[in-house]
Amino acid sequence: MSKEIYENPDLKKERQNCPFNKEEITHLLDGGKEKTIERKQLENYILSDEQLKDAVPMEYLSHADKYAEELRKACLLMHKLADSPAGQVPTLRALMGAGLGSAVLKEGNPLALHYVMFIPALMGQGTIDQQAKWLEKAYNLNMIGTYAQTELGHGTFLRGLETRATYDPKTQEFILESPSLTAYKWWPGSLGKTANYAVVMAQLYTKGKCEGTHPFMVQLRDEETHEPLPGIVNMWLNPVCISSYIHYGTYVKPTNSKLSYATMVFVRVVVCQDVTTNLRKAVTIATRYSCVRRQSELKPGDREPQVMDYQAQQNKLLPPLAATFAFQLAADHLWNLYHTANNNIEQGDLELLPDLHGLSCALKALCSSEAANFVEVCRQSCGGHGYMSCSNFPRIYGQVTAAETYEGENTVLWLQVARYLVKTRKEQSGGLSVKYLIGEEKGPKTVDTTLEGIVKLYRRAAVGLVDVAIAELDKSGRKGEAPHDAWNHAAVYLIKAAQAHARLFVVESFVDSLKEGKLSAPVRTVLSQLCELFIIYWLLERSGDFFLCSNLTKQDLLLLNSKYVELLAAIRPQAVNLVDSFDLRDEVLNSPLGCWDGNVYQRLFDEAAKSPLNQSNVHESFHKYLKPLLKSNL
Ligand SMILES: CCCCCCCC/C=C\CCCCCCCCCCCCCCCC(=O)SCCNC(=O)CCNC(=O)[C@H](O)C(C)(C)COP(=O)(O)OP(=O)(O)OC[C@H]1O[C@@H](n2cnc3c(N)ncnc32)[C@H](O)[C@@H]1OP(=O)(O)O
Ligand SMILES: Cc1cc2nc3c(=O)[nH]c(=O)nc-3n(C[C@H](O)[C@H](O)[C@H](O)COP(=O)(O)OP(=O)(O)OC[C@H]3O[C@@H](n4cnc5c(N)ncnc54)[C@H](O)[C@@H]3O)c2cc1C
Repeated sequence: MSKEIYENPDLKKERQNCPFNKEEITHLLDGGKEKTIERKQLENYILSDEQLKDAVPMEYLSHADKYAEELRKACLLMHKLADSPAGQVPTLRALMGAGLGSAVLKEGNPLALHYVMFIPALMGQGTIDQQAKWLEKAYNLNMIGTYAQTELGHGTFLRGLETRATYDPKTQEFILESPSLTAYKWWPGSLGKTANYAVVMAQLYTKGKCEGTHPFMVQLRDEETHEPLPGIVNMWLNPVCISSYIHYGTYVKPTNSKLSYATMVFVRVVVCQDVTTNLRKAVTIATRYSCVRRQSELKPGDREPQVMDYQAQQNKLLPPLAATFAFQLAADHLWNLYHTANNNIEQGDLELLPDLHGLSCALKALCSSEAANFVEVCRQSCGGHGYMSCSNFPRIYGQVTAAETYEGENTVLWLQVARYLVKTRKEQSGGLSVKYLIGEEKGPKTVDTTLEGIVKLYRRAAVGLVDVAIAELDKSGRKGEAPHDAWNHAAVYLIKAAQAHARLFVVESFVDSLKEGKLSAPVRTVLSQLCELFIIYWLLERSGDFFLCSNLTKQDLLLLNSKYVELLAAIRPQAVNLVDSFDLRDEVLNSPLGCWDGNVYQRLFDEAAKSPLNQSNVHESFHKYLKPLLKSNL
């Protein structure tokens, strides 16, 4: 007789009478029905492989054993790549970052940097000959690379990097050296034990002149023995300059020095999708758990309610649920801009580069910081069980907060956005993503709290805060302050303007996607409710920006707050159906709190039983330490 599949009765009830087609949302998020089929095929192909399962939970292994186990599985995954039903690149993309890959490589992918930065650096900055020499070797995993830019002393300020590459015209070689302790490359993923090559960012010196930071291909380890090459510690190596600018001993300036930053732009673009995937996991875990967990008393004498029925819990979980759609749609827009800009750059047209740089900085900083805050709220919403390692919240949070720092520390990126906005506003130039800076909202600043009216408020805040920042800069200028001091003294306003710009882009992406999307009426209804909830939520959170830049009144805020709580109640019945639409398998969620069947307590108990400490009633340390203490009559 077939085994009855357990489903928590509360979750079962949540799933009854779903008013919309969950698969329609799944296809929307995957990029179409075919992509969903491809993803599910790939998930089955990877997750059915017993060799990719952990014999013991990773948290109980030593550091070295964790590394070895992750490397074993990563290498096995690369072998499976070749035979993957979904094709190499879609499989590769699925295996990097927060999605399918993290279901197998829970502590991190030792080969991630090879694909996420090393290969893109060769593709984006190598000459044709260099690509011919290295790309095939890299694709075939005959070399494992990383991207070594950050040093012990510098990560943000690339012009301050100390690693030197001095060109010797006699030998036509570059000599790389780390002149000081702070020049040591620090942080690059895989650099410690895995990679045998690296793209090393170093200051190029030729004829006694420093020509700025450039990428160099450097072999780190012997390809057979994996031993570090002689002198690797002093970095006296025989590197090759990628995208060589040395022609017959003479330095030839690149067409655009900013192209050496291209790899960072690519990663910032993909990080937006990656943190959104992590946020979807956290929201799914917290939402399902909040519909299984019954606690306290809502109505005197009644049964303990599902904690999701508290408005306070809805206020915690429904904005992050809405954010997963907002960030996905914005990340999709950014990905399209990246491709357009990259195709143009390959034809020598760099016009979109400033827009791409501005927007990729803005979205990477916004999505990573908002996702980190929302993941922590999801963790807290699950009480003590959310604090457990097996809940997967600690790992998800660690991954998302890392994204606030790597690939450009968020504050630095906000200031890059502000630099771009001030320049664009002053020159009344700029293309794609700052069109509203040019065609700013004219006419009376009256407020209407319709969706269109709220979007107009976001535009006014985005333009208004740039103007406030510019006024600060001009005021400092009039006081005789040097530009760099004026810039530093306006940083608070500059960052607010940058963040308002990023929020507007996300809001417009969400609203425009609903207008353009071919959606069924029920799906359009629920996504429109999520869209309205999210843009009101953000407005209420940042009301100061809107007071500063529009005629928003206290009455307007009270009206918007009423609308907000009405939307919480309207969306609450569909919370589980919406997270089910993410179609995240239990293995990808990797959390007893978030499993599809809601069998939370049994799974928590089973996880606890796996602990080595629970393999015996009395641990040996009792006899070594505690018993002597108990007998010592202190
Ligand atoms: C088998 C088939 C294989 C196929 C290959 C497939 C490959 C893909 C596979 C999978 C993809 C899917 C991936 C899934 C998701 C994975 C994601 C998760 C994993 C991520 C792992 C990442 C690890 C982290 C790596 C790092 O951290 S690397 C180091 C990063 N470091 C930084 O970002 C440094 C940050 N600092 C800065 O950016 C600097 O401040 C600065 C801005 C560069 C320089 O400051 P400086 O003061 O010198 O400059 P400014 O004066 O401020 O500006 C000068 C002008 O330059 C312009 N500018 C600056 N930066 C850029 C840029 N990046 N692009 C363009 N323009 C730039 C600036 O605007 C100024 O211009 P101006 O006109 O105003 O003068
Ligand atoms: C998990 C992880 C993985 C990483 N992987 C890699 C990798 O593979 N390869 C690689 O090369 N690097 C890697 N990094 C390094 C990463 O790129 C740097 O940490 C990042 O660029 C920040 O630089 P920093 O550490 O020097 O911080 P700092 O720039 O020293 O930041 C310290 C503080 O100074 C502030 N600050 C700095 N400059 C300014 C400014 N101009 N104006 C205002 N405030 C400023 C910052 O906002 C921050 O608050 C990784 C980092 C992490 C956390």
